[in-house]
Amino acid sequence: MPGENYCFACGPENPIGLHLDFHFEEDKYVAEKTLPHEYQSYEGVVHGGIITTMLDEAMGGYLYSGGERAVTARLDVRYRKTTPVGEHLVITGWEESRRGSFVNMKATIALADGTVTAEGTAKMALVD
Ligand SMILES: CCCCCCCCCCCCCC(=O)SCCNC(=O)CCNC(=O)[C@H](O)C(C)(C)COP(=O)(O)OP(=O)(O)OC[C@H]1O[C@@H](n2cnc3c(N)ncnc32)[C@H](O)[C@@H]1OP(=O)(O)O
Repeated sequence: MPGENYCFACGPENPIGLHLDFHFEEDKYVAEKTLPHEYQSYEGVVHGGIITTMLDEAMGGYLYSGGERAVTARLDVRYRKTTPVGEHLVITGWEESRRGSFVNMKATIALADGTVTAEGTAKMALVD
């Protein structure tokens, strides 16, 4: 059974995964990615489900990389502008607050000039 290296969003061993490669920049969890046309919906536009996947990963992976295992309990996405394929994207996740076993997270996807195309807000549930 494949392990976490098969994570669809970040697993380096998943042959059909997104291979997002995050790192911490101070208290932010950041990855940069240019998606090819295989990930589009309308011509030139990244599929909304893929956008949601990247936001989810930025938030859940933030906690996982900090040594906490969490599942997504709730996720809201605001698609502010279309996100283009073939362009450099910056995906960023961070923690806003926590209460008990729930952590409130935020994430964004931005173009190279800083324009935010999508925002995610999630409640992540800490699990053993
Ligand atoms: C190379 C390295 C690779 C690394 C790979 C890994 C990277 C990581 C990638 C990560 C990224 C990807 C991540 C993924 O893809 S994770 C996969 C997607 N997510 C899931 O599968 C989660 C499935 N759900 C659950 O497991 C449970 O429902 C959880 C654990 C969430 C709660 O189950 P639990 O048994 O604890 O609770 P309950 O359901 O009995 O409810 C009890 C009470 O708790 C409160 N409450 C519960 N839910 C919510 C809510 N949503 N908002 C607000 N409140 C909530 C509420 O008061 C409720 O009471 P009531 O209101 O019902 O009376």
